Amino acid sequence: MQDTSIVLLPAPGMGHMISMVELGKLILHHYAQKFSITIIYTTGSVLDSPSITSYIHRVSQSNPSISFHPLPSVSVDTAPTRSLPAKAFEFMRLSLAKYAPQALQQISNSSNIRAVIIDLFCTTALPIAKDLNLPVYYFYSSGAYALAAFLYFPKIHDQTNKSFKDLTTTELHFPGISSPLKATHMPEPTLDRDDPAYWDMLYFCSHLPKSNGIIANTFEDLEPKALKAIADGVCVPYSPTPPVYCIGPLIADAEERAGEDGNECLSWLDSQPSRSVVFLCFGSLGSFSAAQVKEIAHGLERSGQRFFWVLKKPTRDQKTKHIEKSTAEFDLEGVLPKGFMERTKDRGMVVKKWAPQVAVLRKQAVGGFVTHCGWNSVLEAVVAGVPMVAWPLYAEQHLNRNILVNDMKMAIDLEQREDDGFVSGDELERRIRELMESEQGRELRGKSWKMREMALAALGSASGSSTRVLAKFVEAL
Ligand SMILES: O=c1ccn([C@@H]2O[C@H](COP(=O)(O)OP(=O)(O)O[C@H]3O[C@H](CO)[C@@H](O)[C@H](O)[C@H]3O)[C@@H](O)[C@H]2O)c(=O)[nH]1
Repeated sequence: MQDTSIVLLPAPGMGHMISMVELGKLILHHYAQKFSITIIYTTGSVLDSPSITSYIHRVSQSNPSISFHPLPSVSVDTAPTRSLPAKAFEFMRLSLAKYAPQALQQISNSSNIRAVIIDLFCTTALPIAKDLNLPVYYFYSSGAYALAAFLYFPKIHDQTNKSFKDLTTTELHFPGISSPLKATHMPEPTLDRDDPAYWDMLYFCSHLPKSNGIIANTFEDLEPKALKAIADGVCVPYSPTPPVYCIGPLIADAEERAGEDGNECLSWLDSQPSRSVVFLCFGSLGSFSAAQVKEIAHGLERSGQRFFWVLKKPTRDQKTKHIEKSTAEFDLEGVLPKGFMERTKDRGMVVKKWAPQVAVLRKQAVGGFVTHCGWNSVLEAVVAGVPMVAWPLYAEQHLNRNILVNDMKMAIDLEQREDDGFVSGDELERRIRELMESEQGRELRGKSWKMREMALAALGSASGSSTRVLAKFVEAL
């Protein structure tokens, strides 16, 4: 008898791969008797991470029902002036157009493919899979609010012929989202119409409704307004809305992730009083200029609070929002203000590059989280019941900030300089004190704790909303 499989297609980059693997594991956790999982992935992208091979090896070892199918690399002859997203999107288009048809064909020779689940950035594969009569679903790795905004993006596109970067402080309104978003806070690939990446994003977003459904890493109680707007059909301007399946929160398995080594910081946290430490971490790429690093240090020092700070190598230029994919070594003392480490050694810890964030957030000692509002970080804080200070840097993080602060009321806002997002040490100090010491901080903590209970309930055996929705999805297959 032929095996029945679900094919997953993540975009390049560790984060995308990890989210897809977690989705595959979730399906297998409940339906291992029904399906096997095959993950098709591109190789040779600028976004590939060197640690992906060892990660895949570990996943294959511990999950024999998940198999990996790499596509051969393609060479992309893009103009040097193209933006990084434009290059990455061009690469995916060529790679998937050339190799996805034969990969799907090959898998279907030995297996009955029930569905192909693709990342938003792999939209090229949607018509390919449809041509083979395979149902196609999207896996959207951010939240329902961001999904509502992306579904609505083609409508906003039609309302103006200007680039968002030129609309400066114009506010964009999205159905289901109570606070508007400044045009310049839209995700980078959509800022400039002269950038081919803008048109790629428009193509991706206008194809979302052409799928058989969208799986989202969220849960019903977390984002009810956005989910209602999507279900009411007001976010999709020109066609019916496909079903949205909220199966989250999916939290990555820390042990399978590459490069995790944080025993020292976990023991340090164990020795700190309950809810006394503020944790600062800015995702897989978020790094700051040398000047911003010094301001953060001043703010932490003056706040008088205990802290645990994950610091990446400062960016070469002074733009605070700069993202550098750097794993290079650097001297911690050299980038911090003189004597900072010595003066704060009894109440602070700074580590370079990486810490086991999921485990850190779950430590009793952690009482607050200064975050770049990446969606995985948000969900990890929600599941740990930790309130946040929102410091968005790039991608859809400004949108996540608006929602965290205004709708979910689980985070405190931080004032950023208009042109480059710079945050002064005084401002950081004030917000950290608010989070850790004030009545408002206590209220946020209470709200976060309630949301944690709802998150755990959503994942509960048969009756949890996300478990039920997953069953509905499997039924639809
Ligand atoms: O020192 C670190 C830094 C990060 N992480 C983990 O890395 C992941 C980071 O994910 P996320 O918070 O989503 O941030 P990004 O890596 O920046 O994620 C990209 O993808 C997300 C999901 O689509 C988007 O929401 C973000 O805006 C986008 O930047 C999380 O699981 C963290 O636990 C660690 O464990 N230790």
